Amino acid sequence: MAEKHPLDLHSLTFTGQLSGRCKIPGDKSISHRSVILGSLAEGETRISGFLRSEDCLATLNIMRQLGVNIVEDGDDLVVTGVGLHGLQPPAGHLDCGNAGTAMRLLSGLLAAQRFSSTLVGDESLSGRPMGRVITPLTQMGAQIKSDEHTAPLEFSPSIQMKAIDYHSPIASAQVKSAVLLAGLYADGVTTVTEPNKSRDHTETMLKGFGCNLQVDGLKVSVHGQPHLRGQAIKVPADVSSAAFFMVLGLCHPDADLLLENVNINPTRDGVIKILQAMGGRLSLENPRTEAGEAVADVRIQSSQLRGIDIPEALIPSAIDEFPVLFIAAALANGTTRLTGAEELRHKESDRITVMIKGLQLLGVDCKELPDGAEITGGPLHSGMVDGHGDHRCAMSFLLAGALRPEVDTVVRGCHNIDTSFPEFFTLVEQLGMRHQQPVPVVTIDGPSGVGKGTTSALLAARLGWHLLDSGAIYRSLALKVMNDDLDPANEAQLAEAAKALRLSFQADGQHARILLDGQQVNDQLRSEACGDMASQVAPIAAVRQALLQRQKAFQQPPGLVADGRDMGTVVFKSAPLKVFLTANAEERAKRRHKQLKEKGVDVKIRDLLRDIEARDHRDSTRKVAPLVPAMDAHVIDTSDLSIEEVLAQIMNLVGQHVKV
Ligand SMILES: O=C(O)C1=C[C@@H](OP(=O)(O)O)[C@@H](O)[C@H](O)C1
Ligand SMILES: C=C(OP(=O)(O)O)C(=O)O
Repeated sequence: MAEKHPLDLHSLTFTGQLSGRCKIPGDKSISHRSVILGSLAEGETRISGFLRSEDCLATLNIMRQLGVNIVEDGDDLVVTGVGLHGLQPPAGHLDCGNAGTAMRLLSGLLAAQRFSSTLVGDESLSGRPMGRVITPLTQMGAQIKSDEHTAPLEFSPSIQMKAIDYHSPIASAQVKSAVLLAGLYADGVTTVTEPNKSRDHTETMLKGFGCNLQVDGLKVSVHGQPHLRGQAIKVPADVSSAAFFMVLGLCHPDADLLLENVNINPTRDGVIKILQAMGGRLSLENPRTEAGEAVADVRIQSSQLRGIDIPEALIPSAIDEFPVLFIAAALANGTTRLTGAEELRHKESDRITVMIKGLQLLGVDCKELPDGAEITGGPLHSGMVDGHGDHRCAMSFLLAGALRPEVDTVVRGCHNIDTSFPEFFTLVEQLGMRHQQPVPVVTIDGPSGVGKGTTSALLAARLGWHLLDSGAIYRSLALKVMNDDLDPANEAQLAEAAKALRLSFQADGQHARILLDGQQVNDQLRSEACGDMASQVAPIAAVRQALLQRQKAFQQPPGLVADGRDMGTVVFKSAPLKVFLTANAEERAKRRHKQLKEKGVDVKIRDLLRDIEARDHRDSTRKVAPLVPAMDAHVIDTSDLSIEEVLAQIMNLVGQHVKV
């Protein structure tokens, strides 16, 4: 599968009321299974409501590569089954993309075929543990080659699968399903017992296809060599996708939402129980059974959620919903505690680390536990969080941003949302949310004399991006104050002047021509007097506020390099890359001395050093926007580096964080 762009910045904002009915797309787990079992059946299987997400399409394509005819008929899929022994050797590798379910379920199937095959996946999937299926399948006689129990997985032709009685150390529907699928090819009865009940869609569907299968509590037994008969399958709405809208509705101040036809299978309804225990007004209307699966319409009304200790028994039935439950916890009153959920570290990302890091960045009081997390609800801060290419983490952070319109939340790493929920952005827009893809910003902050200005100008030129020299904006105001003889102590007058400032920047090679009231003022802005005045007017809160929107307006495609002192901490809090340059005061005094000497100005280094130290103290201790690195800034000490060396380090960071 082609590598997708990992930056992929998105944000959602929402201020309106939330009401109406919402059609959530089909269940991912049931969709995977419907094409696999339909392929192994005799006759035709018609699937309605199949989830056309990248994960399920990967499974569908693999079944086609194995010789199965699958066609679209309107919204339905029609699978012409080839029978248990009718699959054909594939021409090339079989690509599962990001889908753990595809890889683990198909391992059970391919381990039992009389031809060889290889399953591959994307970077995330290639790091996920496959030993959990390799172990039982090997006991059944499969020969699987892999490097450290991770993908690619190479299957040798099978001679004959042996029925086994397998006690799985983890509650995993993927493991259980892999063994049951391989068990279809064994002579005799294959049994899987799990420590806790995981989702049971494979069992339900196998029975529907006419397989002889018994469930006895945590034990499932399948009789090998069945004749599966093609079925009509109606895929209900995915409760895992519905979970995002449950949390959205509950945490929204004015919501009454109906999610239609949601799968509420008792092995999947943990999220509903947990949210109800947190005080969520969430009710099930019109409960019914369709194609062996329990479904209902789920009504969600605004609620004040409270923190709880999540019962460990509910973990398997809510395993994919913890990213969004973490958001619910961050918006609830009090503390939520989750333990016994180490499995979350083995999903598309380490979901404990990714979610807790992101929440911490948004200012939430929370911490990781080895097997869970502790989260105390409270206000959110602005920031850019990383979904790390995990669809569920990315969607969860986006909704947190939508629920807190007063802060600016940008989420990167959203490129895998289509693996489970391609309609996500369309649906949230239908509900009235504003979806934006913000222009990337690199902020370069630091005190004077660290090489900020030159570095930023060179970086903007190299990237072909816009440049904001925010210092020049403050200096221009200072110049205006001096030219028009304004009173630097009259804050209201200064704020008015800041708002009315007639300032423009014109590109001129690597630099910009700065025009104030139509006159080029670059040289005047660099004078010591102007610098001193700038440092007097810049700390005034009303001035900073008046200039804020003006600076934000520089964020234009294809990107912006913003040079200043509070670019990463105040103006562009959600920038994907924040750099803070430092250098020791002696070095900065030396650099300034050299600059002034070149201009024919004779000053003593000692005096410059004293001024620099005084200014550093003033800047870093002032109440409004003090000069400090943002929490997520990359600090580079430029004392012993040339401009080229600094630029090389920043370009490297751009490569990692912005233009990957
Ligand atoms: O069987 C399935 O369809 C799934 C089982 C779960 O994984 P585990 O079996 O690893 O718990 C779940 O996380 C995954 O999204 C889908
Ligand atoms: C874990 C998930 O899927 P998979 O294991 O199929 O990649 C998921 O969708 O949350």
